[in-house]
Amino acid sequence: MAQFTRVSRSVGLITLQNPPVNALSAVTRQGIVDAVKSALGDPKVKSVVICGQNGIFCGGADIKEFGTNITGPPLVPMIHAIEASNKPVVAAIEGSAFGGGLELALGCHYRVAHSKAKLGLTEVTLGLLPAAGGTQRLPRLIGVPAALNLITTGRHVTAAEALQLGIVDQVTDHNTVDEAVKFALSVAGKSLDARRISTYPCPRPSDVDALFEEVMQKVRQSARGAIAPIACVQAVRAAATLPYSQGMEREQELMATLFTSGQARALQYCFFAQRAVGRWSMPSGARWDTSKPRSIRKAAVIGLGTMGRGIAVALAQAGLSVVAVETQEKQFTEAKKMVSGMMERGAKRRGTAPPLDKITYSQNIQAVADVDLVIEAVFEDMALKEKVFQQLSTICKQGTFLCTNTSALDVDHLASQTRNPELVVGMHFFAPAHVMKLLEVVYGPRSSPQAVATAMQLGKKMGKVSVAVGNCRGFVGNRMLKPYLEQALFLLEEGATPELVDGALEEFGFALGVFKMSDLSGLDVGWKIRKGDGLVEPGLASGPSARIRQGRRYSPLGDLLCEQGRFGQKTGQGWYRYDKPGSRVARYDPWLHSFLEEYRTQHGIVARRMDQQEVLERCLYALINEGFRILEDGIAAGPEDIDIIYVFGYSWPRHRGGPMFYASMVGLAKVLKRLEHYHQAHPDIPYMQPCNLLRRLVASGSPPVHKWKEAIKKLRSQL
Ligand SMILES: CCCCCC/C=C/CC(=O)SCCNC(=O)CCNC(=O)[C@H](O)C(C)(C)COP(=O)(O)OP(=O)(O)OC[C@H]1O[C@@H](n2cnc3c(N)ncnc32)[C@H](O)[C@@H]1OP(=O)(O)O
Repeated sequence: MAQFTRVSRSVGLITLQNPPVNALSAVTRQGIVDAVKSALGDPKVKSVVICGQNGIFCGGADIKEFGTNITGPPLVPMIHAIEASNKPVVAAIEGSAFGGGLELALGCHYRVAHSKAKLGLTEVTLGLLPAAGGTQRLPRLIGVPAALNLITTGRHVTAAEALQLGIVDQVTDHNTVDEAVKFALSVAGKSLDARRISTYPCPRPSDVDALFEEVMQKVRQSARGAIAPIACVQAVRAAATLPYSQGMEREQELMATLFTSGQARALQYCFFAQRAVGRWSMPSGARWDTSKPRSIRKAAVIGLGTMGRGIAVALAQAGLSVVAVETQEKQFTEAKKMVSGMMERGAKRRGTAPPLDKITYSQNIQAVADVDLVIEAVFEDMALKEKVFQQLSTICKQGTFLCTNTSALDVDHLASQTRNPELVVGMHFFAPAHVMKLLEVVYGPRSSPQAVATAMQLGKKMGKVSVAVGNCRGFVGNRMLKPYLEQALFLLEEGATPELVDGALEEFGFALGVFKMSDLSGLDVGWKIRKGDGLVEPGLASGPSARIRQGRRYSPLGDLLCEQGRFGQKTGQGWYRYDKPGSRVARYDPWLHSFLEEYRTQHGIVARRMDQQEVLERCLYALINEGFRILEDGIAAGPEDIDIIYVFGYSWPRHRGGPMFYASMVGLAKVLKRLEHYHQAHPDIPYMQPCNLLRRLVASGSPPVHKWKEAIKKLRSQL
């Protein structure tokens, strides 16, 4: 709702009251319409201030209303009525003014913002465009290029930037409502002719066609198949080329298409899923709201390789004191230099001072004796990690949480090396750890709820999206990745090329296809793991048995490349050719293509033509099937956890909502049918066999994704 009061005798104060973010729900819109009517009808009121309660102006339209039968007064006429008022209306912006919230403020005649406020037309991140006049008013106010930047990215701007751009008229460090009331008193009775943004001419760039063509090209490239950014460009173009009323018609037309699109559903699902993963639960019944985290002031990182360095930087940037330990002299010296450089670059970007004094370095593990939490990031070798955990257990003070950054190894086994296994959890960061947003918090059967709560809270403090998951080989992300990577190799054996596979995946929306991504990560990483698992046999043996390892189909293609010293970008050769070691542009490599042909001949494989659909189905459905197994095993609490891991950690296109959401959009029955088909065609690939949970969900009528958790619980209780 919205409350109307009169303050300072002549200022009508309208306060949006819809916790937690004052979203513009039907009741709130009705409240605003009524309050505006009261303010304009009250002869004692000479000017009006609109604000939001509890320190936030407005989080925009109520996203929960989308996809329902929307009732109540529509936003557009409501904002027009405010703009048309002959009493000045001032928006008092505290906290956030996002989406429809900022559009409401743009309908006001003046805007006063608190210095800590953030503003943005964020609709594009939800698969929409600012359809309450935002695409028409913002370019009129700040010009076409700046408006395009804000609208196509959904970027948040600070109050200072908003002032510079001309979005707000005043920024204050004081009480925003008091300042806005003063402002409203000062403008009462003044002409509003020059204050109604919809009446402004839109500044027309000299060569409109060239500008929009260039922007459209850039947007298409970065959108990776998302349709909303394109529609945003089209709407702003309408502002630049048409009168306001026709521009509004175009805005509504474009919005109508986006509003019911699958992409909008996927992006809105991601919005809520990102928040849902914070409400974690463990199979023991422990939950986010009943488990108290301990506050962590001082942390240690053991091992300053690539991961350890990134983790140390992320901890220091979050304001923690960090003890960074590396026992190897060469790595120690190199790491100190690298970490300082990373912090300096980050600080420069943020315009702050680098937190160099937050980190102390040591070559002696004894230096961690007084820290509250340790993150072990030594080389991925169980024997080495066992030793580190045994040492930590005796060195650290009572109650120190011991975390491992392993990407796949058994967290519970490491816990068993310590005196207090309940204090052990996995904190699986993604490279580069100071940049990537995802953190998998891995609990073993003995991890205490407090240890999980503490790791989750620390992740949040570090700006990560943290997801709590159970302990199994590869946890959620890497466990699902394995069948995806293997399918890609099998496709190569059967006749595909890296270009075909990567092309299909990139067209689907991944930033990089699987082979380009492997070249970037380094092919030797997986090679070492496969060697450890006893899967690698040197040389190019022939015959079908050479491609069966441990009773199932295996492709030695990756091993053969590594034997040639082709480790990807870092060696200048992998699945592609690079101009020099470390170069990033992947080029077609004739050597690789003859190698594949030779390989097929040696193994008696006749290459066949395959299309993008087969590539997508085999790679993605294999990954999704493993996701269902993960849900079945209770390793992830729900599909949202898996989807957020994939969107934030594995560059799954957000506008496709994550793998489990995508499966629900494709239709579970179809995914099941295609998996059955591929399993029949490839009986030697056990993970292509559709998982029981998938079968049961299909048998129970393929419930929508938000009902899976409930359905899984019910199915479990029937077992
Ligand atoms: C044909 C229709 C025509 C419509 C024309 C007009 C179109 C307008 C489109 C829009 O306005 S779309 C919405 C645009 N708004 C946003 O993108 C903002 C989304 N929210 C946020 O970014 C953040 O929530 C926040 C406002 C910055 C606050 O962040 P904070 O970290 O403080 O809290 P959260 O945990 O994120 O949120 C708390 C709580 O509130 C729920 N919520 C947030 N925003 C909305 C919203 N706009 N609608 C509904 N619910 C919202 C959020 O889900 C959390 O709920 P939970 O249950 O606690 O998880």
